[in-house]
Amino acid sequence: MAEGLGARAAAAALLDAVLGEGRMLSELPDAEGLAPGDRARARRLAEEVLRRVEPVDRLLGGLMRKAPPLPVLNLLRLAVVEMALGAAPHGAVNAAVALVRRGKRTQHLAGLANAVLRAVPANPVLGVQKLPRWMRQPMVHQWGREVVAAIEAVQALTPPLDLTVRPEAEAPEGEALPTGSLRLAAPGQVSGLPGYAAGGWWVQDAAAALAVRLLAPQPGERVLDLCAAPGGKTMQLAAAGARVTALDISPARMARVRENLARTGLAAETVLADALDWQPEAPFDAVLLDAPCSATGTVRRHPDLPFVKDGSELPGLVELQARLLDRALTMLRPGGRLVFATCSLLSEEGEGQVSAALERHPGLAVERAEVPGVEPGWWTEGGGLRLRPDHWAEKGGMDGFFIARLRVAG
Ligand SMILES: C[S@@+](CC[C@H](N)C(=O)[O-])C[C@H]1O[C@@H](n2cnc3c(N)ncnc32)[C@H](O)[C@@H]1O
Repeated sequence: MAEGLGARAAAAALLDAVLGEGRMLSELPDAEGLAPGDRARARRLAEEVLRRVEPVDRLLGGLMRKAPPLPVLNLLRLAVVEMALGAAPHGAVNAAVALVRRGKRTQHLAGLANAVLRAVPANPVLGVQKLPRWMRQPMVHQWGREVVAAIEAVQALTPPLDLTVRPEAEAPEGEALPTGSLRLAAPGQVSGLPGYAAGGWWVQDAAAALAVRLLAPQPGERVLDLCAAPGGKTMQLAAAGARVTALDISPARMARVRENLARTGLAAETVLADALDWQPEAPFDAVLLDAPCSATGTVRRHPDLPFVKDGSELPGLVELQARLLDRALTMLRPGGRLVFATCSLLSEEGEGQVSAALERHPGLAVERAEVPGVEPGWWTEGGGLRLRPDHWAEKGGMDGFFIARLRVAG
């Protein structure tokens, strides 16, 4: 196959599955027969297109009378995005036209693809893609249009890679963030980075890393990580010297917790169970509840999400979060603390959950604590941490999260 065609064909197939069948990239297998580098490139290319579908379609719409079938449209989108990211136009155009010509059902459109792509300016400037209405409207209500536009601007960019690094561990060169994470702008293959095999660091967004920093685990404390997989926060807790029980309902995801613990040489007891049924033998000093949620805070890393989800799961998730929170409180010793976290930008999965829990549980209190590097403006009036993608926008932003530390009566 000609240079780069394999990765591009695989990227277009991923786009067909996300945009045509509503499947998440994480559930899709890699194309067979591709070298690992090409597989990674295919995913990267598909993600770059998903960050820009709306502005690319606006540009292409001005060059065609009607949209071609999805497989052709996705190859056109791919070529435009490659050009916008600085690829040589002839390479991107020739590859797209060759792939259109290769498909039995699309070959008759090769001439059209060629004509349209040659009309695209060499370095097309693409605008910013808006979030879907179900995410956007509540965010506009909460923070206003300017903030939402700033969030969308960050989500249009390729996110940097953040690592949590253990003290003294071998790690790649990067920017030390004020909260302690290490940020890499253009990391390449993660398993090829210095120190990967030694296991002194793991990939974890800077915002995600703050949940455990707010919990502030102490050596020897018994801590329950109630929704643990794939284990980023379990590893932070274990690295701090806590005695950790990591629980999750998903066998496949729990296997990843075990793999992560094995690579990093960290220890935690793992429990495969439904948190709503499980009974601990003894109460814990602290519980971390990183609850399942809409994941609306992770769009910059999962740009497929706005195309696959429609918000219909939200009421069920909000109800599950409240039940998990109530259950988690029963697993604490008197005076124990619970950190509630969701990677959501929707207040009903964050601020709203905590205020409802305070009403249901007299004696429960929100506790603010000193967390190095956290800016004063990130704390809410209610005492939680509201983290948004536009925070540290100049450094590449961060995932959206809500995190609050709660204390039960002693
Ligand atoms: C946001 S993810 C957790 C991420 C994890 N804390 C980390 O930092 O790597 C939510 C997890 O909750 C788990 N989960 C969902 N419902 C659950 C339940 N009823 N009991 C236990 N785990 C559950 C999911 O399998 C998923 O792994």
